[in-house]
Amino acid sequence: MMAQNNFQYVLSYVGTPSIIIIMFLVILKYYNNNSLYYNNLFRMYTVVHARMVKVWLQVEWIFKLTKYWKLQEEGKSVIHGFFRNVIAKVKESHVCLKKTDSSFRTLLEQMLDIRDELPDFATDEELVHHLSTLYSASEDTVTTIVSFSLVLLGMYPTIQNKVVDEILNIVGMRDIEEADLGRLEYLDMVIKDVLRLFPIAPFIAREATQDFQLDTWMIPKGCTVIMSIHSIHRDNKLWEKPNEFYPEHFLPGAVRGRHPYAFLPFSAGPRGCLGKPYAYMAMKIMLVTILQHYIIEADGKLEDKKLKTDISVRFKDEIYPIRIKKRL
Ligand code: HEM
Repeated sequence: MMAQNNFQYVLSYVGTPSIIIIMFLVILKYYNNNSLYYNNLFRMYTVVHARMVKVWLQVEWIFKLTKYWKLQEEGKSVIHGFFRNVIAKVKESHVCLKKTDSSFRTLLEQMLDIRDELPDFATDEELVHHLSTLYSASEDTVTTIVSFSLVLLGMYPTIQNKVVDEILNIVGMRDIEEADLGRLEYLDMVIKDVLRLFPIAPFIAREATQDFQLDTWMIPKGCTVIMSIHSIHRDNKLWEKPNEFYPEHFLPGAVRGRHPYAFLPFSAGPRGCLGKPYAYMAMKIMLVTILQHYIIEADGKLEDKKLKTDISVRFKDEIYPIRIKKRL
């Protein structure tokens, strides 16, 4: 039921009438200087990244003397303020929404439903934090991977034609349905190779809970270990064509022959990505709906595109230019 709700939600978001808006969002997201919320999200990314790489910023009183503290406080006030307003508005109509018995309920409405039954579930302030986390973790990740995918499909028309053939065979020109998702095998391989080339979290950190031996290294309890997912994804011992866009890396035979942790775009284990199934679903719905209607073209070659990483990975120039033509 939840999955169906999510599916309907994403589909209504990306449905044919709004396709132009989505294209606009995907292409222009990095030119967007007007969104207060968006700019503040990026400010927060800058702060998190600075605190990861500049160790002295982990000392609270030093951090508070720097421009990063100011950035953090300004960003927090806008983002949290935004969600405080959303919660206040939704709470006003919440009871009435519940009575409509609609199968379509947003995440916030569902959290408020839980709180009706379990008053200790979360305070308003905790809901603000949950929503801020979910929004920051979901919006930029999914749209960045869709942007990367469109640029790559534009650069590799043969791969694009193959995906489009699959989409037209399985979905045709109707709206995509939930049952189609698992049947779009080549599209799945394409998205996975984009995630391999551009893991949105290029490295993750974990604290060792006990001493352990890693090859010749003794890692002591309490030590922070940073793993480069980007390097694992480009390791020529693991991947046939590590620096090329090659969806065949994800043919079933190739996957079977590889270490299960060779591909970690969503991390793994208990703190792996909470939104992984939702993310795949959203990316597939967006790409199918765009490709049903438009031919994508992009200039240049993958190897000429320089990358930069902060807590995320992006094209260095932060531009994802494509041309779109109506598919006749
Ligand atoms: C292409 C899309 C996405 C990618 C590549 C991605 C990747 C990741 C990665 C690598 C982590 C783990 C970070 C770490 O171990 O330190 C993570 C955590 C998380 N992700 Fe995603 N994510 C995506 C989309 C989403 C979406 C759509 C949502 C929510 C609907 C989401 C919610 C979260 C949350 C809440 C966490 C923190 C989990 C925890 O700490 O327990 N993500 N994501």
